[in-house]
Amino acid sequence: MKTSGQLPHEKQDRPGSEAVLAFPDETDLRVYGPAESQSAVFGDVCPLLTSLLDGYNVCVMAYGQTGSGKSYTMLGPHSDDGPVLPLDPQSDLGIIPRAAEELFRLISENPSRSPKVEVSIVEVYNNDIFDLLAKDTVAAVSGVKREVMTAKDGRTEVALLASEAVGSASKLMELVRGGLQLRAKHPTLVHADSSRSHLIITVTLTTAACSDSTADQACSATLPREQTEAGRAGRSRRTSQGASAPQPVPGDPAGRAEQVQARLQLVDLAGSECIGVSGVTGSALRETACINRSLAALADVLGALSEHRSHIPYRNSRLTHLLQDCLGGDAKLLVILCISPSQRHLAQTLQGLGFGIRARQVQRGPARKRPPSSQMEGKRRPD
Ligand SMILES: Nc1ncnc2c1ncn2[C@@H]1O[C@H](COP(=O)(O)OP(=O)(O)OP(=O)(O)O)[C@@H](O)[C@H]1O
Repeated sequence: MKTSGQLPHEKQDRPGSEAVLAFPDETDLRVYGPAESQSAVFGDVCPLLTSLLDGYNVCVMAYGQTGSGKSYTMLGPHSDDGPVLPLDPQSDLGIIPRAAEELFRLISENPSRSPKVEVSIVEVYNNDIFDLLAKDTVAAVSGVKREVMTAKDGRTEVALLASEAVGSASKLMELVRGGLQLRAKHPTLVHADSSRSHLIITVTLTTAACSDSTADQACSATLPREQTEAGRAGRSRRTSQGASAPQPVPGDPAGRAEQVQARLQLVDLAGSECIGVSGVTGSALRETACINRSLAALADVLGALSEHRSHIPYRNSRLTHLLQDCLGGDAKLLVILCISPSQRHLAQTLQGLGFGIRARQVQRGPARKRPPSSQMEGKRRPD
């Protein structure tokens, strides 16, 4: 597992002040100091985008106590207004907008592949999954509740999840901004703008592959250029019915085109918090309990994986069930640990470091490229 984490800046008056640790591989531990820029942090994420285009699943996840800088790291300052592209080189924008720009830059470098890029956004709030791209009257205020499904081949999917095709980084970030406006927030004594849900942005790349090729020989021969452009540029909405594998690429006369799908998951977890310190009551107290429980479930999964237990308790929480493929599967996973500098948060700091140690102890097999979809078709079943 690739792991990284953040430690605090020394400026005690700023709740999210931080420094960052990064573990680009099993043996390499890097610490980013307080003065380190967002672009330096992104430097360790960037190679994963090349892997994504090579057909690997990738997950980047920020973990840490409330107010420690997860959203800042993933999105940037004032994440509610939404990061705006194009990036100023000196900008404080976080991993997600940078990844969006880098992804489309890499795609433009190799137009022969022209993957279709689709985005879906969910939050896990009070142990329920909400689709933040669904468009109906309920979604206008909070997103639509969804369920996790497991495909016959074992992959985890969210049933009926809305996704949108995007043709540029700015379109992708427009969707992210819309999703952020629906994300649950609540002020606490520790953080006035605390996120009360886990945010998971999934970017799916679909590339046509030659029928006799393996995933690493993906090519666009079966995907007419004009269709690729239309698919990428259009904001056509597609809803996964939770019961079908990726459809053959239209335009293949035999209808047998194979597809290589690779998923990028960008996860801004809700912050762990000590109820006594954050001072929450009422509904916020329930939120805190759910957040802490799901983060404990995440730590349990990592513990079970690191001990090679026969049963991994993915289904103890919707968060871990949803992230099952990237936690225990063949994805490349980068965990960023954000830690507060303040002495009064020492207990949470130790707990966060414990999480990081657990994450590092997980022995994962080498990440594998995704095989073409025609080898993965199967009816999905609800859990
Ligand atoms: N490196 C940084 N430099 C400047 N400001 C920062 C930095 N990290 C965080 N902040 C600021 O600190 C505050 C808290 O950060 P952020 O919202 O990212 O915390 P969080 O961990 O996502 O909290 P929660 O889990 O409660 O949502 C924000 O105002 C943010 O802009």
